[in-house]
Amino acid sequence: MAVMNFGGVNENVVTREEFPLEKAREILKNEVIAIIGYGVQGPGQSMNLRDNGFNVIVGQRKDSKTWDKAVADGWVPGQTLFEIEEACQRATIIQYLLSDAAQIAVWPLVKKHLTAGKALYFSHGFAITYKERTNIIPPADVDVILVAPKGSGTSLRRMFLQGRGLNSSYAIFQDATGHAYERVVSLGIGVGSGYLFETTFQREVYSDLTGERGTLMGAIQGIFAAQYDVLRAHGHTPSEAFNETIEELTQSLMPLVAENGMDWMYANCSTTAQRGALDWWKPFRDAAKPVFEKLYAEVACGNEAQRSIDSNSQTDYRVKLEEELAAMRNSEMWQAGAVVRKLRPENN
Ligand SMILES: NC(=O)c1ccc[n+]([C@@H]2O[C@H](COP(=O)([O-])OP(=O)(O)OC[C@H]3O[C@@H](n4cnc5c(N)ncnc54)[C@H](O)[C@@H]3O)[C@@H](O)[C@H]2O)c1
Ligand SMILES: CC(C)(O)[C@@H](O)C(=O)O
Ligand SMILES: [Mg+2]
Ligand SMILES: [Mg+2]
Repeated sequence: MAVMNFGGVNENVVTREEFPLEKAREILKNEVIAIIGYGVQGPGQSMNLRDNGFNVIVGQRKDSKTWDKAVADGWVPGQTLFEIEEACQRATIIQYLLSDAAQIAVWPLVKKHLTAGKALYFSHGFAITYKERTNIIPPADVDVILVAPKGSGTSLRRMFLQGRGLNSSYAIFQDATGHAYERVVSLGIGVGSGYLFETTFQREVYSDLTGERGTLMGAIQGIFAAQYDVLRAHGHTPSEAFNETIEELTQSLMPLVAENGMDWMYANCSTTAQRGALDWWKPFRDAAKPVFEKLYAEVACGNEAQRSIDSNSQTDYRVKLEEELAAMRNSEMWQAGAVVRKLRPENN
């Protein structure tokens, strides 16, 4: 493990140079890794592990769309693809990648097969941190570890295929075998992480829930909608409002931020833009900060977790989520976006 200075604060990180894939393969050579669930993270993590040469099986409900997807992805029923219970029984490491709400429902079955020395792996601190709400309390004689890719499972797989890597955090909640560290880091490297940074289950879930409700997903849609609505209310056309709110950001400016930071993006815009943006980012920060404080408090007290458990435990939760996504997709802003995307020369 290396100690690296992040803007003046030292943190523990694990890099591929320091912990190469061959070392991870050697450490896990006698393990059977069962990926339970084949939704978004399941495919990315399982296929990356398989392509990296680990011994992987998948556990998924039969007669489901995702079982068929697993078959299409090359998992073979009876050899590398099993019902959830059989996969848990065969595994020495159980990667619990059902949705957070489904983990609660299926837990009694998984727990039955968590015999001494096995490892229970999560990609979220949710189940353990909110254990009073999830009732997921692992036996004391298993390792309980976490690798949380910081992005979608779709990106995890795509970046792996491009020879890149998505960063992940890792944590150990319980080290029963004395091998939890080498197990968790080997799995993190195996699933295709670019590098791994250290966290705890609680810090992972608090930051993750804040991030996705905040700048990564919730806040960004909110701020897009606010600016788009103001431009439209003042007579700007949909294409102008969409381009000035979103298309330019994703196509032109965010790649510059990703490449070399915010000041680099600013420096590649006009001095007129720089003057205004340097003045206006602070009022936006001040307006948003109380909302972020409220959000963090809701996460830390467990209200956000409970809301997610309650709604995503309903039998029709997928239909309801899809209805809300469709309303977003059908809004004028994103309908304008669909046309703008089609007009990108590379899409013609
Ligand atoms: N989606 C992501 O990219 C992402 C990123 C980082 C971490 N995570 C975490 O990874 C874990 C898995 O998330 P996901 O988004 O891949 O999950 P998901 O919502 O895609 O669901 C995964 C699987 O759960 C199965 N499932 C749902 N309800 C079930 C039930 N009652 N019984 C049996 N199976 C059921 C589905 O068939 C699916 O195969 C979660 O802890 C999540 O917070 C997800
Ligand atoms: C991909 C995200 C948003 O980072 C993840 O946290 C999730 O819950 O899907
Ligand atoms: Mg999340
Ligand atoms: Mg996340």
